[in-house]
Amino acid sequence: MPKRKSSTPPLVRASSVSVGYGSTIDSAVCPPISVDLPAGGGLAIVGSNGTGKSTFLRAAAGLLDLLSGSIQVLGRPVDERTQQFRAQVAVVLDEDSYLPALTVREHLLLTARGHGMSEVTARVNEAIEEFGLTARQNAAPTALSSGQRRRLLLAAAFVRPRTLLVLDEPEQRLDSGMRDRLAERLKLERSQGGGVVMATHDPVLVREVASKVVVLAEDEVRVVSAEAGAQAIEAL
Ligand SMILES: Nc1ncnc2c1ncn2[C@@H]1O[C@H](COP(=O)(O)OP(=O)(O)OP(=O)(O)O)[C@@H](O)[C@H]1O
Repeated sequence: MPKRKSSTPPLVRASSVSVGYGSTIDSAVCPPISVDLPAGGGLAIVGSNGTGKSTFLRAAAGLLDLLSGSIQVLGRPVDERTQQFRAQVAVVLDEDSYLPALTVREHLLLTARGHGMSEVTARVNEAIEEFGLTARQNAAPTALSSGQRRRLLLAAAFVRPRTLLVLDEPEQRLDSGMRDRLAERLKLERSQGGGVVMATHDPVLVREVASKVVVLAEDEVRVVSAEAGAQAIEAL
């Protein structure tokens, strides 16, 4: 009997995905999106303001129902209620989400422990250092600058387990030094086999981190190379 070919599913597979905020397909904010991302790949979603980048990411993170089509992560439909999905996918959206009563350090410890990580203190120390939060590690999030809060949310994604990072405009509010370090960190993530899906307006981040780019516009969706995607941002 011929051997059946075993095929590993892509890390992310979006098939004719329509997203929007109504209940019918007429409320889709952009044309349907189809794209695959292999393990260790970097997918950037780019386009003008309001073209649907964040909406697609919300759907990919399981926070918004699809109007049609499907999104799978490692061969399973996105479902953020499952423990497996939450363990695999670390999400940083374009909004501040923190517990005001916990300091920076406490947040990171809680996140790492909550996800069952070992050696949490060392891991948290490393993230605090990497994201330049050493001097503010005992401050409450409300006492941080907006860029420092962004650093905290990003650091929290790196102290927990993940196979896929979903990031909405991770460059936002970061100074240029931190943007460079973030690009390096995301490159490292990919080289270690982790996938990255990010919406961004930063052509440098696209060139450094993306292996593939979805360019969203009102009337068309294109899947292009990192260089073509970076140029698409520059042409907006
Ligand atoms: N909660 C919501 N309810 C209804 N419509 C929304 C909601 N959030 C966004 N929209 C609309 O959906 C469309 C896509 O918005 P989205 O936030 O996905 O754009 P974006 O590409 O991420 O934009 P930006 O570059 O400004 O971040 C926009 O027309 C926006 O006004």
